[in-house]
Amino acid sequence: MSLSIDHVTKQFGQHKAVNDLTIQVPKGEMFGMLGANGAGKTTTFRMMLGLLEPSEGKITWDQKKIDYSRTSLIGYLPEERGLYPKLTVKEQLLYLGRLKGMKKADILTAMTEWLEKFKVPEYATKKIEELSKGNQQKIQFIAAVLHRPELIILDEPFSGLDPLNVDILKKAVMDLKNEGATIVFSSHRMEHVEELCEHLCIMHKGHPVVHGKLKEIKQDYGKKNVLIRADYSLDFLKDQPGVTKYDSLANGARIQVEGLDIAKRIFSIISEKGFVERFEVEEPSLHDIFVEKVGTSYE
Ligand SMILES: Nc1ncnc2c1ncn2[C@@H]1O[C@H](COP(=O)(O)OP(=O)(O)OP(=O)(O)O)[C@@H](O)[C@H]1O
Repeated sequence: MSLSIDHVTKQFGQHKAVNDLTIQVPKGEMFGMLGANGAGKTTTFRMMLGLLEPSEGKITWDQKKIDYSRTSLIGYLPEERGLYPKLTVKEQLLYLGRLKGMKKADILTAMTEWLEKFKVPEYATKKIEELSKGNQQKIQFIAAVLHRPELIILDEPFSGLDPLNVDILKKAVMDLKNEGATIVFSSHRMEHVEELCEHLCIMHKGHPVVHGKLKEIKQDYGKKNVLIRADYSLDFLKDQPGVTKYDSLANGARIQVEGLDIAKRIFSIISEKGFVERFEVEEPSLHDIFVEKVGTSYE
């Protein structure tokens, strides 16, 4: 079972906000949608939610058209947060929980659990307008997942949160995944996706420039980063064949090479020159991949 986006395009007038997007979100996995402002992430989410009709292509869950009347299926954290400022957290969650068909007692139990998890049990009786923006976001997140949906769509869940709250929310999202939920979230931050997701898609101007399993994307990319520490100048590495990037560091360098064979050759060259304190081959970061893909094919 999976969420499947099949050759989906969304056109607003002459502009294609989403352009031939095909992605698979396997059930029970966490999927990251990366992309700059205007890349088409929110438009994709709105189509997943049935709020917008695709101009072309189709979206299915478990190979069937999504049944939006089934309120237990989807939970959504919208990008534009929308809570009622005058309501207390409890009143707000009771209202939204009931819309999802939940019983009062179940809403209150879930609310208490979540507020404790977020280390803010005293918020139940506070008005939304009394909470900081970041704390309102936590309440909106609770509202999105209160009914334990199978598919959770989170638009920029980590934006505007301080590092401590980012960690609390990351843990909550991981817990939901471990309990079986399928989660799709968007972010501008590569490191959030690298940390949390097995599958991802990088959108650029409505089109997926990278899509698939994080591990495979990195393997297919081929290039490696190498961190070198040595007490002599490594500047000569700049001109070595197969070295695609060179950054000088305080007592060493970080280079990018075309593949592992080049890294091995570099190691033998520098170890002949003197003592190598550290030589570490690293996978390329998503950031490296994004910069190259978007830089070369789309600009
Ligand atoms: N209702 C609409 N009518 C016209 N254009 C739209 C509409 N909704 C979105 N767009 C355009 O589609 C493009 C994609 O927007 P979208 O909100 O999906 O991007 P995004 O990746 O979510 O960006 P952000 O990270 O800034 O939220 C943008 O150029 C936007 O201006």
